[in-house]
Amino acid sequence: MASALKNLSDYDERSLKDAAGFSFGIVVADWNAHITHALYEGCFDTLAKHGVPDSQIHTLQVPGAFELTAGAKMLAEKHKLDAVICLGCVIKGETTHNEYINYAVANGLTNLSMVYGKPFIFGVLTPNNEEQALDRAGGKHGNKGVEAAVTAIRMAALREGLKGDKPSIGFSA
Ligand SMILES: Nc1c(NC[C@H](O)[C@H](O)[C@H](O)CO)[nH]c(=O)[nH]c1=O
Ligand SMILES: CC(=O)[C@@H](O)COP(=O)(O)O
Repeated sequence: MASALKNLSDYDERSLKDAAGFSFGIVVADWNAHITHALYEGCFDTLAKHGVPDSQIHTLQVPGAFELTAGAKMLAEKHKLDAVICLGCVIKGETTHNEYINYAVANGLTNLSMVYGKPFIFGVLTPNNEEQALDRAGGKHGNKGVEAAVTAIRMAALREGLKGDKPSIGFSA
C-alpha cells in the first residue's frame, strides 16, 4: 500500500508490547543527513515511547546507505540485540546508481536476518526526488523512522514469543 494511503507514523499504540526488555541497534547513513536524522529522531523517540531505555539503544553512523549492511553486522557482533534498524535515504540521480544501492541494502539486510535469525529492519527511503523524501521523513506521509521502530518492536516480540515451547499466536485481523 502506498505511503499516500497509509501514513508511515500511524499505528495502534495499544497493540504494541512494552519494549523495555529489548535492546536495539540503529544504523544511520550520513548521506542526505537532513532526512536521515529526521528518521533517526522518529525512530529513537518511538522506541523510547515504548519503554526502551537509552542504554539499550546502540547507534552507529555510516557514510552512505550502501554501508548500512556492514554497519548493521558490526553492531550485531558487538552487542546482544533483539533487532537492528537501518535508516537511510537514497535519492534517485541521473544514473541507475540508486538502484544498485537499494537492491544491495535490501538483499544485504535480508541475508543478515537469515544468518542471525533476528530482524534487520529496512528503514531506507528510496525517493525519486527531495520532496518525496521530505514527505516521508516527518512530512505529510509520516516518518519512516517511526514505522521502522514499530516494526522492530513487533518483530522482537514475535521472536521472543516463539522461544521455548510457547504456541505461536494465531492470525488477528
Ligand atoms: N547517492 C546516495 C548515496 N551514495 C553513496 C553510497 O551509499 C555509498 O556510500 C558509496 O557508493 C560508497 O560505497 N548514499 C545514500 O545513502 N543516499 C544517496 O542518495
Ligand atoms: C544514488 C546516488 O548515489 C546518487 O547520488 C548518484 O547520482 P547520479 O546517478 O546522478 O550519479
